[in-house]
This record gives sequence, structure tokens and C-alpha cells, in this order.
Amino acid sequence: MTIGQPLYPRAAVQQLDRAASARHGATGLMQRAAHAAWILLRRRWPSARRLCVLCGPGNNGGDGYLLAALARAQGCEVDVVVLDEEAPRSEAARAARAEWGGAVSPAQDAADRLAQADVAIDALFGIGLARALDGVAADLVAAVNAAGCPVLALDVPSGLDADTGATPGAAVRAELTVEFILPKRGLRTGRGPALCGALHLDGLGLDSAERGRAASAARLLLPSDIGRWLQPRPRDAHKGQNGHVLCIGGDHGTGGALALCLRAALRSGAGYASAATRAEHVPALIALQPEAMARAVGEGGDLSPLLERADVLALGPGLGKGDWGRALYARALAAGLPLVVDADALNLLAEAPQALRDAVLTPHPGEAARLLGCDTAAIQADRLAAAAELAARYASAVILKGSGSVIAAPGREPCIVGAGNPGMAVGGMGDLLTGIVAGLRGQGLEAFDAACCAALLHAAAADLAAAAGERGLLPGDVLDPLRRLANP
Ligand SMILES: NC(=O)C1=CN([C@@H]2O[C@H](COP(=O)(O)OP(=O)(O)OC[C@H]3O[C@@H](n4cnc5c(N)ncnc54)[C@H](O)[C@@H]3O)[C@@H](O)[C@H]2O)[C@@H](O)CC1
Ligand SMILES: [K+]
Repeated sequence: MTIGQPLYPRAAVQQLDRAASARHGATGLMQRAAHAAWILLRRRWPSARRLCVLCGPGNNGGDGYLLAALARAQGCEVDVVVLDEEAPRSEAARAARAEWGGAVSPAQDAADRLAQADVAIDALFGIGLARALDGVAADLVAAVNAAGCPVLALDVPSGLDADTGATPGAAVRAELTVEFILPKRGLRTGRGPALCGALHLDGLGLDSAERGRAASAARLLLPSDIGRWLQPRPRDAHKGQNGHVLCIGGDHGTGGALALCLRAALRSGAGYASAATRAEHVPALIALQPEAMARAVGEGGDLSPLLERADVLALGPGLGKGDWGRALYARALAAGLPLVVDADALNLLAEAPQALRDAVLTPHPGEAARLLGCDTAAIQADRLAAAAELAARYASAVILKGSGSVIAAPGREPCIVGAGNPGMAVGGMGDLLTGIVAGLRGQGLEAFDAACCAALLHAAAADLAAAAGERGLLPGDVLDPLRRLANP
């Protein structure tokens, strides 16, 4: 089944742009873009009187000139600052500059002009960005980011790669972004969400048949999708149908990680959850969560009586990389059960890479880098490509965590989670995700579906929990909203 909203690569949007321009006229589309931006600007900043529009050399700049002309006609005072004073490259953008017709200021005056503005409009670069912004363009970006007034970005915050969500050079930080024609991947993962601010899509009047010809390259998962995977339970359900999750980890001093994993498995609906851990954690785990079972595992890592009853293994939270952790890791991998691999289990996998059977990996960018033998920056430079590479190399479903988590698996269209918040940047949050994936696998979801649904539940539950504040959000706060969302 196909779940989520399609997201498009830049090349598909450019192709559609060209076809649509031939039909509607490039200037016509640019006018629609400017109009859409103007309506949004007015709604968001109704009392703004003075605008500063920064225009680049391409059609994104063209959108900016037309918005400037529109705002002037509506009584605003408008300054236009240009990246370079030469005529724009395309005919449509030249016509847009002629339509503005007023004075333009050179880039070195940007700071002065921005200081007067109630709102800045970023029309420097859109999807035509071809390389890192540097030189005068980077100076302009620095000026707009330092200006202190809110920024409205047209189509894409300049400097953000609309495909990858990376910023190879300087990039504008907007408060609001109006994206044109089709939703793009890079605005929703990596640096995209932070730089776009609120995101608003305007289709520029192209009908769905016209837009539907473009081929998507990823899907965006939203909280409203949860019900596609999780239906109400049959009235005659019994606990044996909902899976037995065995959580493996919790070396000396790190029993808490395993406890969070265990609780998340139960709150996401597992029929049973057990812990295989160090002896000293057993009484605390049972006291904390009397519904769970906990067994001490000695140095040899013998899991055999526990494995017999388990349907799925959650391997890694608090596991450590000592002899005890290594022994447990080896036994768990040899068990042939559906697996969720996290934390130190990922680091052990990185030491001796192998293709897994029926597994979900949940790396953060640092763990992903170790698994691929590169550095974290290389992962973040193209998160979708990194997730696909991990999925192929380890023959697994993968959740690459971070802003706009990416889910990939061999042969599946990748997904991006359209939920989550910076309150999730706290120790233990990943242990919850591991438990949720395992809980859903126990309830019958296959690896990729469980990965998608779990990543979405986790982020959406954290958003509900963050209503009381992002700073100070704790993994334990996410458990109650998790239960609510797991019953759509
Ligand atoms: N039919 C269309 O094509 C439409 C396009 N629209 C707007 O046009 C944008 C795309 O326009 P373009 O394809 O002209 O691209 P852009 O306006 O994004 O920028 C392309 C220009 O910037 C230069 N450039 C790229 N990277 C650079 C860098 N790092 N440093 C310096 N210069 C660099 C390129 O050589 C080119 O001249 C969209 O994002 C959207 O805002 C909208 O008006 C809607 C309709
Ligand atoms: K822009």
C-alpha cells in the first residue's frame, strides 16, 4: 500500500515548470507565484509597511521583482536589493524586472536597506541553485540573517538544496517559506525544516492532472497516516496475537535505556515485553514496569530460554561494547528472529558489516556514518542517499534519525517523517523508538511498514508532549501521547 504525500525531486519540478511555462507562459506563472507570496505575506504580517526584496539572477529573482511591484501597488514602501546589477538571465525574469521598473540597490547596501524593513523577502535562489553560495551571495545571506526582521522565502530558502536538505554553503533562515508547484524533499529533512520555518505550498493553479505527471521520489508521512497502519483491534483479540518483544541490553549503569525501550514496546501495543539484562537491573525493571518480565543474563550471554518465547528482538539500548554486550549481540543475530538494531548493536555491526535478515536499523547520523565508513557530514549532505545506501548494504529497513527522519528499505520508495521537534534531542529518545518499532513488528507489521509507522508515532507523540515545552521534554513524557496516537 502507498501511504503519505508524494515529494518530488528538483529535476521533476523543473521539467513540469518548463511544460507549464509553455502552456501558461513563464510570466503568467511568475505572476501567480508573486501573488501567492503576497497573500501569504499579508496574512502573516498584516501591519508590515516596508519591505526589502532581495533578488537573484534567475527566475526566483523574477518572482521577487513581481512581488515588489505588487506590494508597491498595494501601498507598501519597497526596497529591491540585487545580487548583481546585470540584467537577469531569463526573458521572464527580465520582464519581471522591467515590471518593477523602480530603483535597485547594490548588494553592499543590503544591511542599510534591511535595517528599515518590517519584512525581508528572499528571492535570491530557488531550485536553480547549482553550487554552494559564496562571495557576494554569501554576504547577502549573512546580511538577511542578521537583519532582525522576519524573512519570507520564495520557493526555497536560498542556499538550501531542494533535493537533499543540505546547505553546501551559506543559507537563508526564513520564518515562512512559500513553496511553488510541487512539494520538494529537501525542504523536509536535514536543515530544511529549520531553515524554512513554516512551510506553505502553492500549486500556482496547475491542476492535479498536470502535476500528477511528475514522478515522486519520496513520500511525506503525516500523523493522519497512522490509521492506515493501525486499525482498531478486533473485539476478540488476545495477548498472544500482539507479539512478545524481547529487549536485550542494559549493561552496568545503562539499565535506563532498556527500561525506556521496554515501556515503549508495551505502550505501542506489544502483548508481552521481556528484558534480558544485567542482574542488578532486574528488580528495578520489574518495580518500574510490573507488566514486564526481566531476566538476568550472565557473562556467557545465554539467551536460549528467553528466545524461545520471543517473536521480535529489540537489540542495543544500553548494550555496551564489552564482552557481555558482544556475546548478547552474537546470540541475538544468530536467533533468526525479526530484529530491531540500535545503539551499540549498530556500532558492533559497523565493526563487522553483514547483510541482515528481516531487520530494522535505527541509526542517528553518527551511527550511520560508522555503518557506512564515512563521516557525519557526508551522511547529512544527502540523508536520502545515505539511508538508501544503508538499506542496500545491510539488506534492512533503516530509520535515519534527525530532523525529518528518513525511512528506506530495498525496493521501497523512501519516506520522510513530517513531525518531530527539537525537544527530542535528549538522551533516551532513541530507546523509545527502538521499543516502538519492536512493538509494531510484534503486532504483525513488516519491517518497512513498522519502521515508517514507528518513526511517525514517535515524532507525533513527541509533538503532543512538547505542548508543555520543548526544553525539558523527557522520553517518559512521550509514553502517554504515544498510547493515544497508537489508537487512531
Ligand atoms: N516556470 C518556471 O520556471 C517558474 C519558476 N519559478 C521560480 O523560478 C525558480 C527557478 O528559477 P531558475 O531556474 O532561474 O533558478 P534560480 O532563480 O533558483 O537560480 C538560477 C540562477 O542562479 C545561478 N546560480 C545557481 N547557483 C548559484 C550559486 N551558488 N551562486 C551564484 N549563482 C548561482 C544560476 O546560474 C542561474 O542563473 C523557482 O525556484 C521559482 O522560484 C516560479 O516563478 C514559477 C514558475
Ligand atoms: K529563495
